[in-house]
Amino acid sequence: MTKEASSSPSNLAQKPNPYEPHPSDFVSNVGNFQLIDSTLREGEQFANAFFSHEKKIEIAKALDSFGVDYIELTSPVASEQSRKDCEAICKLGLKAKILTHIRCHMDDARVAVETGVDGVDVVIGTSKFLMEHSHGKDMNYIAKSAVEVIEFVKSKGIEIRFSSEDSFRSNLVDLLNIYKTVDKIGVNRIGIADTVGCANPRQVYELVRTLNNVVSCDIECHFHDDTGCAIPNAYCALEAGAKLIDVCVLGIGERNGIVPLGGLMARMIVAAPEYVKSKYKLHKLRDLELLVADAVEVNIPFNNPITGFCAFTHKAGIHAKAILANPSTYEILDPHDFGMKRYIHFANRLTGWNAIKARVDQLNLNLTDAEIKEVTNKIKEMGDIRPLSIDDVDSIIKKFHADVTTPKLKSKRGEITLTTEDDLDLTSTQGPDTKRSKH
Ligand SMILES: CC(=O)SCCNC(=O)CCNC(=O)[C@H](O)C(C)(C)COP(=O)(O)OP(=O)(O)OC[C@H]1O[C@@H](n2cnc3c(N)ncnc32)[C@H](O)[C@@H]1OP(=O)(O)O
Ligand SMILES: O=C(O)CCC(=O)C(=O)O
Ligand SMILES: [Zn+2]
Repeated sequence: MTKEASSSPSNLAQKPNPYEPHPSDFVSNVGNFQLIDSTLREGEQFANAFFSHEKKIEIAKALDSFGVDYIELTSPVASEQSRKDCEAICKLGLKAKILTHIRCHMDDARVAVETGVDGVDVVIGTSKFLMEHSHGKDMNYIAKSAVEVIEFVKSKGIEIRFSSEDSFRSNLVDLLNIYKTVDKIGVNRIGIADTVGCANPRQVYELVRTLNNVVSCDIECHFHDDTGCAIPNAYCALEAGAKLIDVCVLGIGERNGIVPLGGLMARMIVAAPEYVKSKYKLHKLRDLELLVADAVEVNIPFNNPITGFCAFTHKAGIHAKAILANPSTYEILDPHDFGMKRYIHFANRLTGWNAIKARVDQLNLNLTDAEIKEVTNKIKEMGDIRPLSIDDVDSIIKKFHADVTTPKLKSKRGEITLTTEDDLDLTSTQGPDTKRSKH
């Protein structure tokens, strides 16, 4: 085969894709997962969080209309108001199932089952750190109290999940024993929790694959983001056969939080587009994030997947040219799937004549390609001196146009939206949400 033939696009297209699903992926739940949103439990443990009763109701309704499968609420024993909030949310008649999260203790379980929840998430630490310094109980005690709590909750006809806290620093034999025990007595789910965010994707894959061979119930996973692995860990867990992932809006939670709902949606829409698009109301994501961001007094980070202000803004000339020809060249996510728009940032010295031509068209001006290249050079010269605004670029174009030609109206507009001042909160940059971080 000649070098030319082996590298031609048509030839490449016929080659098998090495990243395609592998036969060993039969356990994968990547295209069949569920979300447990814990914004109103783990999220309440975020340093800045205080949710009033009304705000909790508003957030619960918004989560439900986004389409999460479960909503997990703070333990009703945390405070009197927490119990009332839990009872009120249970009465809303939401489509999502309502869970509350308790310690592995009958005192907590007795209160939880009276709240009207659809399910109870029970947790107890199994690492030596937590067994020694948190609750002080050994594995025999844990197994005994787990069985008592599980059987009690089940007797009330309510879903029950048993989880080991700090699973990735727990002894594997201890984990297998306790999970086998609770599976045998009929828990709906077992949970594993990377409580301190120490796990990496390979460890997650191996633990979930192992557990999947040991229990018959569903596996839920909870990943903290201390070392930046929360989303990759969640994805690997699903590949290994976990069914449910705990998420919070914007990832808020204890310390720097857990798997963010939006970030996981970005990952999953690439892996299972039809499933994700048909199941979740993705265009509601931004409003949901704004609701929670406002409630906990933070702004959406600039680099947030999907909703970060520049998540769909293309700047360099090489990128802009290709995006104008076909957005898939530099976009793995389609902003329209999330009710968002894409932007071309053309007011800078990295721009190219193709982006400027698109702007010239948008301004209904008529210049030849040679003229557009000339005006592009003028824009770059100015961009070498200082940051440019859209007004700066438009003025350069309009002056150049006036100098070289009589304007002829041109009605055709490209499908791509070039940013205008109207689209922006700030003039110095381009994107849909340019609020500066308060923290
Ligand atoms: C990793 C996680 O995020 S787990 C979920 C964390 N969520 C919460 O903590 C909910 C909010 N918490 C609270 O409101 C309070 O901590 C309460 C009401 C649960 C308990 O309050 P207090 O009785 O005052 O105890 P305190 O918070 O100081 O200590 C925790 C107690 O729970 C016990 N405990 C901790 N984890 C567990 C567990 N999983 N199962 C059973 N008991 C546990 C500890 O031994 C300790 O009891 P002790 O000091 O009476 O021996
Ligand atoms: O209940 C669980 O599975 C997780 C509890 C928790 O928040 C954690 O361990 O970080
Ligand atoms: Zn947690």
